[in-house]
Amino acid sequence: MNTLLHRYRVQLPHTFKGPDLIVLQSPGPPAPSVGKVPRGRRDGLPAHLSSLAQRAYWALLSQRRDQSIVALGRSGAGKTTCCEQLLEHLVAMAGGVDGRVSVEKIRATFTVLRAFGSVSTGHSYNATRVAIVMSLDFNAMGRVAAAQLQTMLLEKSCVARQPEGEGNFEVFSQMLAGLDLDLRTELYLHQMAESHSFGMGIWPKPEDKQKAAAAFAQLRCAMETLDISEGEQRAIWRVLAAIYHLGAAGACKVGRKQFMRFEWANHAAEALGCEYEELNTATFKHHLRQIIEQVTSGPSRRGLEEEETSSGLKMTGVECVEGMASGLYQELFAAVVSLINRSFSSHHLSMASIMVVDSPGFQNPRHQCKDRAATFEELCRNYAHERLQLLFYQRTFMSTLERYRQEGIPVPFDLPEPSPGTTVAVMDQNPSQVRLPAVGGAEDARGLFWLLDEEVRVEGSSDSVVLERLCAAFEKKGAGAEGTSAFRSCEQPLQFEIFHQLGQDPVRYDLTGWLHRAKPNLSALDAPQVLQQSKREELRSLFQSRAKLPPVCRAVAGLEGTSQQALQRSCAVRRAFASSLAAVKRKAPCSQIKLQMDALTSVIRRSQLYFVHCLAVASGGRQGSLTPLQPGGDKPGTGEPLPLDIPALRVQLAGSHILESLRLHRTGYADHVGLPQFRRRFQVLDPVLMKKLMLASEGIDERKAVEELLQTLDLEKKAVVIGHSQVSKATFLGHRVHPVADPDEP
Ligand SMILES: Nc1ncnc2c1ncn2[C@@H]1O[C@H](COP(=O)(O)OP(=O)(O)OP(=O)(O)O)[C@@H](O)[C@H]1O
Repeated sequence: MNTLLHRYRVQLPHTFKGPDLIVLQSPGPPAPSVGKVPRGRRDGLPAHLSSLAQRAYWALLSQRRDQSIVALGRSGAGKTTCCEQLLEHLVAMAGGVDGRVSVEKIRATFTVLRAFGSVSTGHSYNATRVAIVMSLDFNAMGRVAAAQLQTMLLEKSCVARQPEGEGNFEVFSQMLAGLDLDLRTELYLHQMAESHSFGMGIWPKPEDKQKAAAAFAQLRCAMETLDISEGEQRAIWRVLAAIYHLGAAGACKVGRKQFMRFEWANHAAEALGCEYEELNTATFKHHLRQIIEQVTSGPSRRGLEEEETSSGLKMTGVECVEGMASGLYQELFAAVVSLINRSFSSHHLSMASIMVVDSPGFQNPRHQCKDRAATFEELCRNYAHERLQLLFYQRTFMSTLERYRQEGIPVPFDLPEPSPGTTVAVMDQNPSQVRLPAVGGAEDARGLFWLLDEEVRVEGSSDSVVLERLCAAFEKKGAGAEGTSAFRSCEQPLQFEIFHQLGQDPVRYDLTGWLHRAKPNLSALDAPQVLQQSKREELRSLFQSRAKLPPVCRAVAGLEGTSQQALQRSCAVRRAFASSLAAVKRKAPCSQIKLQMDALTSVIRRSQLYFVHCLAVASGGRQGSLTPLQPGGDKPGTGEPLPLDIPALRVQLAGSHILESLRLHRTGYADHVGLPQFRRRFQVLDPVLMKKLMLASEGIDERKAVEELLQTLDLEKKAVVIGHSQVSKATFLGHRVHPVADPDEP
């Protein structure tokens, strides 16, 4: 197994030219190369990633078509690192126009993203809590003219509530540790609160605080690299400070909904540039705003508002404060993304883009040997991962086999079973676009997200009703029952299991309180207004641009940009949200998770896709641990190799159809080119045929011409097959007819 893994790491990119790539996380930090340096490692980038980046780049130049690289894998497997390395390599390789996009700026972007979009957990110092699409736009000369960052699925709830063993977004501890004295005084941060409901400002060890302060200095440098001015940075610290003060203010748990510590709430209002009363109303008194809106709006809107009011009134004071804090953070995150995009934008024309996608990794408490059930947030992350796996399945198997069928090319390969679609359906199946027959026979099988959004509007409904409906729709009853099932209820009350990763990695979830979580939080919805109407000019100018965006797209950041490529991507996002306007209008938070994933996939769907499967190879321990592992994967200080977790590797390989995709790649014909293009490109090798074709008075029979050409070229029959409209070639024998100059070719 060891040899096999080694082979995969180094040799795959050279021998295997399929659309996908396996990256194994080495048990130590990215290891320095040992012995012979494979091509692509001169700049420190692993050879397989360098090869992938070059392939995508050459395909973009030769086909003038968008390319996308999607990283898949468990949390902590190295996806973000891999995406950053790919982007840096692409920019270094192609070069930028006018310095709008540079390697330093890409690095700075990831420093900012790690601070604002990741949290520290038991297994990683930088567990991603947001999905990103980073696009590089190339001009006709193949240089990077501009870049754009789009983000979705920000887990804004992390601001106020963190599961046991997880921290808040890194930026809070960095700012609280590293802010200079003047700013600290100006923002009322010179004295820390004695108790804090969001768990901010706590460093277990003194050295943790020092590290956070050093990280803050790095963050400020990164912001400068991205042309974020001093004034804009101050505005950002203001909002973060306001969120801190809200956590210190807390809310009364009994009686009237109000802040518990008035003076901290006052500090929050001061930092945000609004009156205390304004903040109090936006946080707790939504009904006042709604009454005004109802009076001024027409009757059609009134019904909707009444529905919102009824659910909003049921919110507790604590939920109101949490909602305001997370709403502010979402807006702040979007503002930071716009500032990054401003730094990358340019007026140069671009021809096509390479998009790199990173999303929170697949997570199962069992991976960390924990016996707890997984949370709603973990379900959302796993859902996002399954959706990308489904995209991989559709592109790798379904589209390829369909192409062979249409072309009449015989390939002995059956569609692998099961499909990740079975698991995805348990979460997002919408009865209006039913894909799977309901296992229990129910006609209108709704996935979990839709059920939660539906039941939250039913008076007196509960979590158990949601579970019952889910069981009725998706649970396979009895051993001989028909239908596929990716779901089962557990013996423990309100718990169920979803068979993720093609059934290889089942995750047990605890549904307790999920219905409550599905309620739209009206305080969060009011947060943008507080920022846009601030008395402070620097805050208003930072957040005013978001006011122009349609509210349906609030959860997605990075929709600005005026270049054609940027507009196309933003249109794809808007279209995805428009496809289910009803859910968006009802402010249904759970179905919006699905819509955000729809938006992400629609941005990349039309491009040529490459998937990077990152595999976590060692079990236990914290990845990126500050006690570094030895190069080559040794146990720190012992010299012994770190044990590979073979069962975990098997699960990851079997759960992602990697081996099947290799098999299809080898049995099938991975490269193909249209008959006319093939004839035009290679007819020069057969002068007799070329002369005949030039003299032909009538239309050319392309198929006949290609058959003649192939006979002259004397290609081995097995290597090349003529379909109805294409010549397809098997990769392993196909070098001789490769139509595109390939950087990997010797
Ligand atoms: N090839 C590698 N070999 C060894 N360590 C690595 C490798 N790639 C990444 N790491 C380390 O593993 C840690 C986790 O990496 P990273 O944040 O990229 O994982 P991830 O898959 O994006 O996780 P998540 O999905 O939770 O965000 C980092 O500290 C990184 O330095």
